[in-house]
Amino acid sequence: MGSKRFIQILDATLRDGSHPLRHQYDAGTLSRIASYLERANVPYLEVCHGDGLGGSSLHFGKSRLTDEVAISTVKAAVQQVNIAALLLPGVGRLTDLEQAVQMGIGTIRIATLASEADLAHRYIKKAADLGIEAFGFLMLSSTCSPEQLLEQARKLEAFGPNVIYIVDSAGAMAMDEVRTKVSLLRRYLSVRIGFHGHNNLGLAVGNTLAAVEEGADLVDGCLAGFGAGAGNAPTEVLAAVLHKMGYETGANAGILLQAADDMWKHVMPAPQFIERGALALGTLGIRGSSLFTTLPLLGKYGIDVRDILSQLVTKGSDIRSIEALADEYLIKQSNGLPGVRSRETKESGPHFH
Ligand SMILES: C[C@H](O)CC(=O)C(=O)O
Repeated sequence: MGSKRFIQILDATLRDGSHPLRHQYDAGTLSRIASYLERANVPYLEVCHGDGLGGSSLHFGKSRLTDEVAISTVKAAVQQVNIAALLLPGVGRLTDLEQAVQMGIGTIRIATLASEADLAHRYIKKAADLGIEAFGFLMLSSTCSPEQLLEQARKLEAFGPNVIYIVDSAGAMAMDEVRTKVSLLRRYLSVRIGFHGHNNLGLAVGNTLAAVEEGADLVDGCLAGFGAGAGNAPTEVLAAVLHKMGYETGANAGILLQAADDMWKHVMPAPQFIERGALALGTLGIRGSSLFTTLPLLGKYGIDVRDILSQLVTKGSDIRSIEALADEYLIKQSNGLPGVRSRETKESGPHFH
């Protein structure tokens, strides 16, 4: 390995990559992709509903397999790779975390809005009680100034996570912003810094490399880039480019490439690209998973949301609140339907989609 800096890759295909497939992975796919990742020597893989543990619902989209089945299927297929899951406080509960640990996860990523890091506290504490790693995952980091993000990350660091992630949920950050935010956190925090990028502006790989150059040493990818919005940084590309730039990852880019081919040839209906809805979300700073849940549902009611979004992009409007409006609308539609957990019945915490 010599003096090369070591960067770890976390592959989130079996979680974030489930968004474009509307959470319909079958057991065969989970086992096969997990085995590829193990053979490629990726240190972490993440598996659960795209919106985290407990996300399977009418609101976020029902998954084909429960989180418990998905995690135990992956657990049976691998030996070395560390299995992670995501949990959004209020969507997933402490009992979901306990069950996931029983099924075999060794790492939980606690995902809060970047401005609400304090919500992670009891979940990080619970993870410590259960003897597993906990990462803080600051979603929509693009909505905070660098100083606000640092303030939130400092609060989060006090809870004792193993890693703090800057998460570009909306794929809305450009490289300068990534550099400023990662370097600020690197300068003032002792904890490891991670980066999770989305590709709505075509910058997921570039932003990840910028994050690495500023001190991040755990970075996320999804095979063939499949993920929410326009997708994520492709894991196989990240490995190849990091190696070319002189970093060591321990991962085998050739096996990752085979796995990526499998994904787009046999799992996904079509390769993912930056279509106008995703570009609009990136430009406006709106979370990408909306593309696969809320926005199409609004479309069902005759509203061409992508068209509205792209018109707003053309006009240069900033409508960050459209996600909240869409959410209100859907809550009204779904209240009273069996199987739908309304905002009021959830544990305290923010509402995500
Ligand atoms: C629930 C989201 O899909 C989590 C994520 O990957 C992000 O915010 O980005």
